[in-house]
Amino acid sequence: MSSVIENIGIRKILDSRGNATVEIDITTGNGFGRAAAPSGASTGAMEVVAFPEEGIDSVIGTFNERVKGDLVGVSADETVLIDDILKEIDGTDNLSSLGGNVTVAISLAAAKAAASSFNMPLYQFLGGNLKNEIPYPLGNMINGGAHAGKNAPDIQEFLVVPVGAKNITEAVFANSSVHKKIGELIKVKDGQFTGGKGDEGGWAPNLSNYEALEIQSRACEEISDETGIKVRPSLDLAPSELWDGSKYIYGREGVNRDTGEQIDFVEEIIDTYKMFFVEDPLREGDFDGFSQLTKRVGDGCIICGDDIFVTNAEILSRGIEKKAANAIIIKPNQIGTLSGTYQTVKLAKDNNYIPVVSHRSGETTDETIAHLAVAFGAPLIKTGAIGGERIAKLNELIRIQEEMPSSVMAKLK
Ligand SMILES: O=C(O)[C@@H](CO)OP(=O)(O)O
Ligand SMILES: [Mg+2]
Repeated sequence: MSSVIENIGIRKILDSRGNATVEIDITTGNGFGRAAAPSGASTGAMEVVAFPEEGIDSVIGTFNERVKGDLVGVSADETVLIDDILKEIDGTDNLSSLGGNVTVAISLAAAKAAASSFNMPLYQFLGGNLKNEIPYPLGNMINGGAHAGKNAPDIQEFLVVPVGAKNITEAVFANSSVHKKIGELIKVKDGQFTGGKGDEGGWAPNLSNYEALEIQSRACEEISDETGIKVRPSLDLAPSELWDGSKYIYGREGVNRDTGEQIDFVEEIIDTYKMFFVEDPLREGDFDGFSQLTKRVGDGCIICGDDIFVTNAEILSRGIEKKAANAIIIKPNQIGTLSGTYQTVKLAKDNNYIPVVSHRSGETTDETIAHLAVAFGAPLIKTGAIGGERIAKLNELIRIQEEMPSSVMAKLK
């Protein structure tokens, strides 16, 4: 059984926004792995750079001379070594020479090729034989902010979690029922609604933040009653996109909020709508604002950092010190390697931060993050509710559940 890399190929493919991204194929003596990189629209400033300035075609052009030769002959299961080689070839702190999307796709494709060489699913190769917890899906219901058009809410993501689901099949179907119900409720509210959707498959309606919150909350209640599966509302505010340097500009609402007002606003929403999970309540960099909010509401609500931590262990350790949050979004392409991603997950778990494995708004049908969430023991995965590039991950979780007879849903706090 050889896991030694024999060949590596790169190609330019489409992402769900119609933009270019890369896909990597790795062949070993005995296996094959393929992985594609996603892209964000509301990216954190401290993320690694997705593609070099010269563009995606340039790195594809130089891939053979810069990367291939150094990796052929290395064992695909040597994740840390492979990532070190990539970082050395790149030579920058933010992977701007090769591009974090290129390095992450190589890193993940190598792990998949290794798993395949040992004839194992990726979650088992990375997580071990005893892993049997399936994450709950955070499904995206309404898109606003940078993921939708002008009249959509300022808040970027209105999400739900089917906390009462007994298995992943119940969970993903509960989420899709809420998605349908929200579509109906939006049509009742706005006869002109054309059924448009945003980048992540959530509806993109002409609604204010509060109108969207009301509809989200009502749909959760109705579907919980109809199915007997408790579904709870959640949010990603992504407010770095609203911050003008001194205040948050809620353009749709015509309201500005300073940091104190933003904290009060989020606290009020959490209390009123019994939010289960709130991501990025404040802009990136505002560790103090995060800790104030977490102190006030962190016992009853998951306060999760995305743009503020960018899957970076060093930045997360600052957050841990400041008690900024109690959860962290894990996006492999924010840090550019699988080993870097794992380092951050480990630090999070060691410090009681919940790791939430996440898609990007620009995705492909790559299903790898479903395996990562299981392997890392992440209790939540954020990967949309409908749409081909989103269901690729959800349907993969259904398959993982099926092949793991002892599987249980992860423990939520
Ligand atoms: O903010 C986010 O959490 C993500 C994914 O939902 O969006 P993007 O990929 O645009 O950063
Ligand atoms: Mg986010």
